[in-house]
Amino acid sequence: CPLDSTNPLQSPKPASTSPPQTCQKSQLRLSTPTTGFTPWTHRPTCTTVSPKGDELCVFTDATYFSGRGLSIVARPEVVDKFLQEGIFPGRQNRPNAKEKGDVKYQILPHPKMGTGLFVKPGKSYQAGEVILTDYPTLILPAEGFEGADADVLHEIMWQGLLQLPKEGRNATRNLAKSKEANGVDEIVDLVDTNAFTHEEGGGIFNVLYPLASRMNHACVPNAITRTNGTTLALEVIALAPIPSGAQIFNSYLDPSSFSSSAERAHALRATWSFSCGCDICSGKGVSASDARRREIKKTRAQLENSKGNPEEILRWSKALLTLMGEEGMVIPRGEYFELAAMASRYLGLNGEAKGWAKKAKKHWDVVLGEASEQSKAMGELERAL
Ligand SMILES: C[S@@+](CC[C@H](N)C(=O)[O-])C[C@H]1O[C@@H](n2cnc3c(N)ncnc32)[C@H](O)[C@@H]1O
Repeated sequence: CPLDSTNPLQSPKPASTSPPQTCQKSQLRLSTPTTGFTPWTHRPTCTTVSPKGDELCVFTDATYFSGRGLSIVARPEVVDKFLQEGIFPGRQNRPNAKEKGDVKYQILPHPKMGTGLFVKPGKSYQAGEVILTDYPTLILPAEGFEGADADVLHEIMWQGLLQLPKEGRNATRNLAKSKEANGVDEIVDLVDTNAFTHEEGGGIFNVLYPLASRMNHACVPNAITRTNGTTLALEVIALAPIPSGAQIFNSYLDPSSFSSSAERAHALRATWSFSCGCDICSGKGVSASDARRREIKKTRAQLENSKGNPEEILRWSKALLTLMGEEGMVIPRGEYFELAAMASRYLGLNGEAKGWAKKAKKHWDVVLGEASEQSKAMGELERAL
């Protein structure tokens, strides 16, 4: 068989020498021969994963990122859409020596977190600065398939991983695993522990990025990630100034949900098998943070009940911005800067509105980038006032 899912170390035979009819267990089969596999370096291999006939195929480009390779496991129609819309990552090359020499981050071991991403001594980042850009090695389906056979799903995901050239395969397999002790299939563990979710071309994907996946979690993160919808490159961006030697963190949880310390502890343990040791999870700040988060939720409900009254909208938006500032939360603030700008403008408070619009623009510049619609709209509003 091309691949034994119970023996992940078994490399797949070249596709052309793996006739599917001789397989006892594997359901992998070659796609219909085409005149070429462009842009793929292997002929796509497909399998039916559910009784309804959902089909997944593996598309590999072994030349991607100067030979590190990329495999995409997806519905063939979704990948066709990628290609038609120019969404395929393309033949990215790795940074050259000069670009590499400029990097200000490093991967270091941490006594409680495995390894993590840190600012090099003597270097720092400003808010909005791109810390690094990473490219995927493996793109896997994140959607569920009704009645799917887990073994069949895992087998095609393994095919994608093992079809990568050695460098990409090792970089991916060396990523952290957090569920080994529970006997979870290694490919599932790699995804659960490291993947970034991305929606594109009508599909939802789990994407593995060998460098960005080294970032540890903080409930009050100092960095954010952004996926480029065309190249599928992932950028890590500083949310605030990050000083020399500091660790760079993103949040694994939705920062806009303002979950309590107990809810966060449960989610982090269930998916990533760790207990967060930060001040607002188990340190001296827990009770103050939990109280503030309850207040934030209450204030958001009051804002939702404002029924379009601009005075109420301004009042509750300002209250939320103060509470979020006290909590150290940057990411969810954008919409409240915007609401404060609109409401004060409506009330004829043009000077105040201009100040909020400026803050909103600065916020979106950092979080979504200067080219984002939100940043442009707030820039226009600021100029108009
Ligand atoms: C995406 S990986 C992050 C990189 C990982 N530390 C490594 O060595 O490659 C996620 C895993 O890192 C560890 N981790 C992340 N954030 C942590 C934190 N705040 N405290 C403790 N462990 C953490 C957990 O083991 C988690 O399952």
